[in-house]
Amino acid sequence: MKKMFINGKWVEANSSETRAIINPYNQEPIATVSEGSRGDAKLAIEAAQGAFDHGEWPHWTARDRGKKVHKIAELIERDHEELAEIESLDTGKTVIESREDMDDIASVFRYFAEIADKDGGDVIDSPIPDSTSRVIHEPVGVCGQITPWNYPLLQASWKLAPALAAGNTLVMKPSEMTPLTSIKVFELMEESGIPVGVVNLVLGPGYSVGDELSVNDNVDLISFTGGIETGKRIMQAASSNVKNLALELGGKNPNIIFADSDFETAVDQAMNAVFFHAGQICSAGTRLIVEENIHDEFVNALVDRVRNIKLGNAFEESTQMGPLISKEHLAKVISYVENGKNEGATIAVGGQKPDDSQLQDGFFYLPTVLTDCTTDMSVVQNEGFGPVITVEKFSTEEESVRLANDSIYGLAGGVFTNDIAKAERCVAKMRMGTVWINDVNLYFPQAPWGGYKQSGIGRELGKKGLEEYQETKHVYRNLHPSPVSWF
Ligand SMILES: NC(=O)c1ccc[n+]([C@@H]2O[C@H](COP(=O)([O-])OP(=O)(O)OC[C@H]3O[C@@H](n4cnc5c(N)ncnc54)[C@H](O)[C@@H]3O)[C@@H](O)[C@H]2O)c1
Ligand SMILES: C[N+](C)(C)CC=O
Repeated sequence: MKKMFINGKWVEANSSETRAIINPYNQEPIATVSEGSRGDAKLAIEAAQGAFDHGEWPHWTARDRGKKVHKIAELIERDHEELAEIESLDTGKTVIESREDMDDIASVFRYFAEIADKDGGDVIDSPIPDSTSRVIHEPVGVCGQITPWNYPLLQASWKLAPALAAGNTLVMKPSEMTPLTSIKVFELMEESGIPVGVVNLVLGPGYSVGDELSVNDNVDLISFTGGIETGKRIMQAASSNVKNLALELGGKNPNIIFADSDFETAVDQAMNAVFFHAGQICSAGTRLIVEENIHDEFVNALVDRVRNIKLGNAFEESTQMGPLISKEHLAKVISYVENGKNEGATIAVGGQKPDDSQLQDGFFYLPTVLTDCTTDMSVVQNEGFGPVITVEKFSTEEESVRLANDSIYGLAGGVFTNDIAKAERCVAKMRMGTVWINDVNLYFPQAPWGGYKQSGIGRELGKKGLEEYQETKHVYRNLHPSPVSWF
C-alpha cells in the first residue's frame, strides 16, 4: 500500500482508509493508496510550518537550494522510464506522451534550479539623502499545492520546483484519481536529502484535504490547478487569512485558420491541438474558427484524417489516443456532445463510444468533429475536456478575433496564416495568456504560463513562476539617525 509523506515519514491515513487506483484502459486495479482526510492535512501543515519557522531550509543560500533542485532533476532523469510507465497506467495517455512529459518535468526542475540564485534583488536610488534602499526576495512561507489528474506530475513539477528554489516549505495534494507519480517523486525528494518537513504529501479528496489546505490560517499561499468551479471555491476559502493565491484553470481555446495558411499544416495542427491525451488538456484547441472560403475543404480533410485515429492501450506503439480518465468523465463528454446535437451542431465524425470489442472495458470516446457550430452553443462556450472539436466560420479578420474572444476563458489560442502582419494584428487583440502563430500547445520552462479572464490568476513557469513563490521586502537604512523633533 502506498502511503503519505508527512514530516519526513511515510504514514498511513489517520482513519486507515484506502483507495483503489485503476487503469482507465481496462479498469484493472493498479495500486492501493492511503486516503487522507482533514486531520492528516492539518498534521502536514504543522510539519511544513515547523520546517519553515524553525528549520534550516529557508536560510540555505539560493545556490545551495538550486543544487538540491538539480539533484531532484537528476533522480527524475534516472527513473524517467519508470515514471513514464506509471503515468500512463494511471492516466491512460500513451507512453510516448508520458515520456515527453517526463523530459519536460526534468527540464522544469533544471530551469528553476538554474534561476534560484540569479536575482538577488534591486538597489533603489533613494530619494532621501543619506540613506540606502534595497529590495530583497524572501520565501512566502508554507505553500499548499493542489493538482489535477490530466498531467499529474507535470502540473506538480510546475509548483514543486519553484516553491523549493525560492525556499518555501509545502504540502501537496495530488488528484485522488492519479496520485502515483507524485508519490514516486516524493520518494525521490526524500532520497535527494531535502530537510525533514520541507515537503509533505497528503492524499485524498478535494472537499476535505484540498479544502483544509485552502482554508487553514497557517498556509501562506495556495496554488491550484484544476477546474473553474473548484478554483472559485478555493478563492473563497483562501480569503480566510488573505492567502497568496495562484489559480491555473480551464480553457476553451480557439484556433483561427485563415485561407492563406499552409493547408496541410493547419489540418495537421488542428488535430494535434485537440486529440493528444483525448482532449484532456487545459489548452486543447477545441474551437476551430475557419475562414468561410476554405471551410468545406478544411472540414473534409479533417474528417478524413480523424476517422483514422487509432485508439487503444497506452503501451502499444500504434496507439494514438487513449481513454478518458473515468466513467463519470466519459458520461460528461457524452452528454456534452448530446447537448451540442440538440442545439443544432452536426456530427461530422465520431459522436459516440467506439464499437471495437477490445475497447469496451476502457472509458473510450471516438474523436469527434462538430460542424454548423455557432458561438452561442454550449459546446462552443463550455470546456468539454474530451476529444471533441467544434467548427465555426468567419468572413473577416475582425470577425475571427471577435469570435475567438467571445468566451469567459482566456487561456490559449492560435492563428494560422502566412501573412505575418495579419497574425500579429490578431495576436494583439486576442485576450489569452498564450497565443501560438502557426503552431499549437507548446510550452517550455522559460516562458510564463497562465490565463486571462476566468482561466486563472498568476503565472507558472518562467521568471514569474518563481516570483509567485517570493515575497518582496523593501529595506530602508538611515545613514545618519538623529531625532526628527516633529512632536
Ligand atoms: N490552466 C492550466 O494550466 C491547467 C492545467 C491542467 C488542468 N487544468 C484544468 O483542470 C481541470 C481538470 O482537472 P480536474 O478535473 O482534476 O479538476 P478539479 O477542479 O475537479 O480537481 C483539481 C484538484 O482539486 C481538488 N479539489 C476538488 N474540490 C476541491 C475543493 N473544494 N477544495 C480544494 N481542492 C479541491 C481535486 O481533488 C483535485 O486534486 C480542467 O478544467 C483543466 O482545464 C488547467
Ligand atoms: C499546461 N498543460 C498544457 C501542460 C496541461 C494542461 O492541461
